[in-house]
Formats: sequence, C-alpha cells, structure tokens
Amino acid sequence: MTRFADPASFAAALAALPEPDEASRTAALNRQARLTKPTGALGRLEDIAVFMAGWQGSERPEADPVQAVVFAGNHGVTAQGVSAYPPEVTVQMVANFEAGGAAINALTAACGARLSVVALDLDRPTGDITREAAMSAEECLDALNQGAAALGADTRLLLVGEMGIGNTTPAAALCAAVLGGSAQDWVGRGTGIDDLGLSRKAVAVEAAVALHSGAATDAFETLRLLGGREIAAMAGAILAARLARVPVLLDGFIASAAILPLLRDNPRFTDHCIAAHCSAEAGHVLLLDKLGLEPLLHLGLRLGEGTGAALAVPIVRGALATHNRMATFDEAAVTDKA
Ligand SMILES: Cc1cc2ncn([C@H]3O[C@H](COP(=O)(O)O)[C@@H](O)[C@H]3O)c2cc1C
Ligand SMILES: O=C(O)c1cccnc1
Repeated sequence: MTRFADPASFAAALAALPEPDEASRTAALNRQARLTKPTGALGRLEDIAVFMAGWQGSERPEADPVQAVVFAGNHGVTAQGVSAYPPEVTVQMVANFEAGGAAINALTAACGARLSVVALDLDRPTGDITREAAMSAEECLDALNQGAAALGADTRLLLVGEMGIGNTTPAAALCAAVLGGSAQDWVGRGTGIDDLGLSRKAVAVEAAVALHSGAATDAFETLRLLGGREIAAMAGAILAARLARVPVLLDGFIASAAILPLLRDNPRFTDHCIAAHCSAEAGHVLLLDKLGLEPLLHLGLRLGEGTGAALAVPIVRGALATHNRMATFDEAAVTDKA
C-alpha cells in the first residue's frame, strides 16, 4: 500500500512514475489487427483495449474489480458565498451515499462497480483560501495518504469522485494558479449559483491566486495552499493507482483540477487516465484540453461524485468485451483484406 512519509516522498513518487508494459501493448495491438472487423473499425474502443492491456501487463485485460471511491471534504471558502447550497449538505450527502440514495449509488450499481466513501474531517473545514492556506502540510499529507490508502489491492479500474460544497471554487483556483488566465476563465456555476454569486466566486478565485500562487510552486504546495482535503485525496488515489499501474477513469471538473498540479510536475502524469466526460462546468472543456485528454462522453452532467466516470465504465467494458471475445480472421475463416 502506498504511503507518503513526507512531502519529499510524494514528490519523489511523482518524479518516478511507472510506464505501461510495452510488450503487452504490442500484443494487444497485434490482436486488434487480427480481429474480424475492418482495420480500426472499433475506433476508440481499440485504443482503450490497448491502453488497458499496457497498464495491466496482459494481452487480454479485464476490467473487474471496478472500484469507485467518493472523497468528501468541507471548505472554508464557502464563507465567501460561492455555492448555491449550504456547507452542511456535504455531511448530509455522505449519509445519503452510505444509505445508497445518491446518483453515484445508482450509477455504480448499474455499471457493476464497488463503491466506498471516505469522509475527510468534515467537522474541520479547510482554511478560507482567500485569506489563508487551505491546509497545513500535515493535513495535506494526511489527505493524500487517505486517498492513496483507498485504492483496493485487487482493483483493476479506478473511478474517483468527490463531494464538497464549495469545491468548484478551489478547483477553479488550482486551474488559474497552474495554467494562468483570468478567474473568469475558470469559474462556473457549480451547483447553480446566480450571477451575483458567480461574480463573488471570481473575486474569491482572484484573491486566492493573488495570495498563494507565488508559493504554489510544486504539486504538494499547490494542493496544500489552494486545494482541499477531498481534492488532495483524489490526487493521492490517482497517484497511488499509477504506482500500482491501475488505470483511472477521471470524472468532472474537480477531479480533473485535482491532478493538474501533479501534471505540471510530471508531464506524463495523465498517461494512465481516461477522461470519462466533459462536464457542463464552464472551465472543464479548457482544462481537458490543457490536460491533453479527449473526453468519452458529453452528457451535460454537472454533478461530480464520480457519476461521469461510472457512466463511462460500460464503454471500457465494451472495449474489453470486443477485444477479448471476438474471433480472429483465422479462427472464423473470414478473408482478411488483401
Ligand atoms: C445535493 C447535492 C449533491 C451533490 N453531489 C455532488 N455535488 C457537487 O456540488 C458541489 C460543487 O459545487 P459548488 O462549488 O457550487 O458547491 C460538490 O459537492 C460536488 O460534488 C452536489 C451538490 C449538492 C447540492
Ligand atoms: O464537473 C464536476 O465535477 C462538477 C460540476 C459542478 C458541480 N459539481 C461537480
């Protein structure tokens, strides 16, 4: 199990990422070329099968067990009036996840994924990022480690989601700090905030970036100063998945923003990630573009929780079903192209 002893060991892990197994990738590519279909006719499903083969180190990879984890955290920046809903909804939704009543419960049941929920110190919101650091180094390290610890030993495909009222604000601040641009480029309506709320949100993001961006020079400090507990936990889980060569289906704007500081420190970081969808949150299109990821789905979701990732699981299952079960030209006695 991955555990980061200190910020330096987190940075060291990020600097030495494992790569996919080239022999398995090549074997999977060769198999795709022999299956009974015109070359390339399964489009992106072929890429997904080869991607899974490389990370799993197997010519015929499997998706199961598929594991979904929802991380929950609270945010001091909600004091700035940046969300349409009150912060107590975070803990109430954790109870709803545990009772099976949230969208992610329905969607993980529908796609055949195990679901667990990790609530991170909900009674201790992070610092208001417009005024202070979100977390101390100890708190940030703990959140990263709780994320890393959530990865199941047998997981073959990881889905990471979040719940945290106000968290589209730190997510936008991470984007503005790492990628530049104005706060307006990165803020969106989140849970459905009105025009006045949206302008308060832009002001909050601007203030947070002005206060912290000079010190937010590496992934750890950026997550610590501008992120949140569930944001750091997602980053920790996605890094632990990489270290275990487990591919990740990325969810929406917040999950994508969580890995942005890691990508800045290691430009190969997203190699084990598939963007499941492009959310309706305004900055997500631009963020995915900067991450170099092409989303599988455009469904207008703006929920988080890992819902978009769960909806993409059947696509991965379809990719592996065709890859593993189709007959080759030889097996089916079908004439290949000349
Ligand atoms: C009932 C409810 C369930 C949710 N599930 C996810 N979110 C989503 O909305 C929040 C982010 O939006 P903002 O930054 O505007 O607060 C996060 O908790 C996110 O997971 C929810 C929000 C609500 C209200
Ligand atoms: O894209 C997301 O993940 C998102 C968007 C709005 C609200 N909550 C989550």
